[in-house]
Order: sequence, then structure tokens, then C-alpha cells
Amino acid sequence: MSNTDIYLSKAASWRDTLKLEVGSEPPKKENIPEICRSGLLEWAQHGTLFSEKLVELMCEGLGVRPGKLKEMRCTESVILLGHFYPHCPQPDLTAGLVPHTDHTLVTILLQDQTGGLQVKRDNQWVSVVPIDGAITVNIISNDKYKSVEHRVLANGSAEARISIPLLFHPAGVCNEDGDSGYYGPLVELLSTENPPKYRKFTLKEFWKQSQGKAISPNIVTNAFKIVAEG
Ligand SMILES: O=C(O)CCC(=O)C(=O)O
Ligand SMILES: [Fe+2]
Repeated sequence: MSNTDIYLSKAASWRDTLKLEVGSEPPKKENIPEICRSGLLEWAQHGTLFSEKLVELMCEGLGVRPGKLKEMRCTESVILLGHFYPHCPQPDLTAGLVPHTDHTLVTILLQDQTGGLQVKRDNQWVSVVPIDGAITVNIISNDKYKSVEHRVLANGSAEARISIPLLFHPAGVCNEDGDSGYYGPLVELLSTENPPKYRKFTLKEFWKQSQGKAISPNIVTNAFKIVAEG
């Protein structure tokens, strides 16, 4: 795969992306370039173990059983992206990756020391100094954990930048229509004071929201948001 939304966005992002599904069914070895094959598979393995711990802690933070999200198979579909941001001679004219929110349960990002990732805080872009892990969290927490808006600047430095996020998504059991059961805010988190902010959805509906659309913030979450009347 090249740049994920090259034919859908107004301007091409200065990036190439390799996409691999590394969840329950590991990818065919021949589909992974030999030069990075063992490194990517090793990262996927370690990253997955790390995500399991992280998701348990997220459950604790939400006040639900540590195994709750794993039992719901919320992290079973794992996508590894290998982003390559080459030197851009005019970085002010485009982006490396345009502003967006990840629609994953959790993303674990491995990045080199080049920098360029920014997150939006109080309406200002703040640079994330390269460290080994960065996470974004999604909607089944009824907004208790929010998926942060972020972007990557076009890479003005002489050396290319590399980042390898692992994206963890739900992989529900399929029913006879080939779709999952319903996902939505955890019932444990809802009350009269904290009503659902999102409607329920199946995984088919979930994936349909991002198909054929240019990358942008909250593209999936907005589709399921319950808009207050009045
Ligand atoms: O390259 C990065 O630092 C971020 C990548 C990213 O945001 C994504 O793949 O969703
Ligand atoms: Fe992202």
C-alpha cells in the first residue's frame, strides 16, 4: 500500500505506508519485505503483550473488570502500519499525515528520533518529543477516554522518518450475516447522570464509516454520536 488516502484527499501526504494485518491470523511471510520481516513480527508480538497490560489498566481506570475488554475481543484485530516519511523539500506545503483521530481501541506507536508528531491540546498543536510509546483510546468508554486529534508534519529533516504504529481493533464473533454483535458504550459506565453519548453499532457499520473517505478527525465517532435534542 502507498499513501492510505492518496486518491481521496485534496493534497498528497508526504509519506509511504506499508499495511499488515498481524492479528489472530499472522500475515503470510512472503507479504512482508524480507529486510524488515523479523523485526516487524517481533514488534507485533511484543506490542501485543504490552497492549494487553495497557488494556487491563484502562479497564481498571474505567472501574470495570480488568479482563472485560479482552473478553469482548476488543483488541483482537491488529493492524501494523510501517510509515516512511521521506525528506520533503517544501514541508510547509503539505503534511506527513493530516489531522485525524485513530478509531482504534488503542494505538501503540514506535517512532524513531526524528520527531514531527503533534497532538492537539486546548486548540493548539503540541509536538510530541520522540519517546517509545504513545496511545490513543476510543469510544466504547463513552468519552471517558478520548481519542486525541494528532497529525504528522511533512519531514523537513535530511533523514527519512520512520514510525510503526500497531492499531488494535475489536474482532467480534460473526453472526450468520457475517457481521458482529453490537458494540457501544459499556453499560457499566452508564447512568441517568451519564447517559450514552454514542449509539450501538456493529463492526460492519464501524468499518463502513472510514471507507472511501479522506482521513479527518472523528470520522467514525461522529457517525455514532447521539445528538442531544433541543
Ligand atoms: O507516524 C506517526 O507518528 C503517527 C502515525 C499515526 O498517527 C497513524 O498511523 O494513525
Ligand atoms: Fe494516528
